[in-house]
Amino acid sequence: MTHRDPAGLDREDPLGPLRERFVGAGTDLVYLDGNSLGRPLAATAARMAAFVEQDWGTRLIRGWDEGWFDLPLTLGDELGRVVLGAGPGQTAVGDSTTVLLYKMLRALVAEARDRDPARVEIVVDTDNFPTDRYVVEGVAAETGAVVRWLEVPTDGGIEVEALTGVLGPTTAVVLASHVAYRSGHLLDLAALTAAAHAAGATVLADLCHSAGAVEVRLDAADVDVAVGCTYKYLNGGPGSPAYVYVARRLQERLRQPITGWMGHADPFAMGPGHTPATGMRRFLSGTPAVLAMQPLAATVALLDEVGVAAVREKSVGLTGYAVELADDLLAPLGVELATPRDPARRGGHVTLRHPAMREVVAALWRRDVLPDYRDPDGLRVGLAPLSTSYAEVRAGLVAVRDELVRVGQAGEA
Ligand SMILES: Cc1ncc(COP(=O)(O)O)c(C=O)c1O
Ligand SMILES: Nc1c(O)cccc1C(=O)C[C@H](N)C(=O)O
Repeated sequence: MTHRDPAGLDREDPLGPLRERFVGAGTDLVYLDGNSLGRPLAATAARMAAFVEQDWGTRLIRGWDEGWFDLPLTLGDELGRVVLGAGPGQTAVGDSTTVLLYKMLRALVAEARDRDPARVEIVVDTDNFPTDRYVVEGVAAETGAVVRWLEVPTDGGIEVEALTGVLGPTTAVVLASHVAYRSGHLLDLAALTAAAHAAGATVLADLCHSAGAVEVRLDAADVDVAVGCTYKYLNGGPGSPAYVYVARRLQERLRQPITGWMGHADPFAMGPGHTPATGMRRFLSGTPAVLAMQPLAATVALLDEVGVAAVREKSVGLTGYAVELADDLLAPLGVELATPRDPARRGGHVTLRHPAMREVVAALWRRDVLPDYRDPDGLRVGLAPLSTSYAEVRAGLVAVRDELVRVGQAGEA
């Protein structure tokens, strides 16, 4: 089957005009790495300048009382409402994903042990993102918890049936990524949570590769705790702060280990001893990164305008088109799809396997075509629904084909 014309798809795309709102989207550069670092919104540049000139420049220290102090919680609520399917008072912005994974894993391990000292196992899959696996190992070493590895293939993800086999009376916490960073496999978060709860365990979900590309319904899925970054589909910029969701029913039971003054019930009393604040504030630690939250605020406002359902629809359209192009242009060259074909089971990126992909990606970067490479042999096509066009996807995959042919010819010569 030959692939569809991207011009028609772009014309019919209701989100197509949004592309113009991103810095640099008008150039010929082909950007297929929005699942690693999203493009900046032009509105972000204006917002940052206005923040420096007005908020910071004129309000100075008064800014803390005029909104900055509460920004992790107010922006968290907006992010929760617009992107995460979370009711108010359950989301906070701050720290990095790694730090939040550490804080929340420590809190959940302690909570499980408080309920039942036999619950000592942290379940995590062998193909979870490195920082997740490393934090699990670190927390286990610190607390005496035991790591229970769930084997998953590099071109797959967690299947809830397989998970059920490792859950039991000793399980404390299950850590799982909603969308697998390598394969793009989309987890059924509600089913995973139901299985974990049935076994008496809690769930810590990593939303880095899902928020802003797929619909996340944390309240409806009954998730306990979730964390995620904001520099991918949420266009927060390099190193932008992460976020944490804690289901209201659990908040007062959880104690996180970085007991800084910003999580205190009354930080400016500056008194002796740490009394945790009530609600989400107790999960904060130090001074919030107010400046670095501005780009995220701009994207959340845009997502509120368009709605995450439309974003997911475009994401399915883009990933479906990437699969169609791969079948047409790349399968004849031996490329295999590592991402599920069923759109209901895949997130916002598509991974294509071939032994030459490392070399192909290096060559593509030299010609301003930017996907990324992940071992063992995967080229990841990251498709940002707000800023990627169908024409860009086609240009990218045509370039992949050309480089594969060139590498093949060089190999024969
Ligand atoms: C699933 C997942 N978790 C965590 C991270 C990284 O966390 P941090 O922002 O703390 O480096 C990433 C990407 O870098 C990721 O893909
Ligand atoms: N956070 C990153 C960074 O600081 C440098 C390079 C890449 C990243 C990424 O986000 C990688 C990404 N999470 C991945 O899925 O591979």
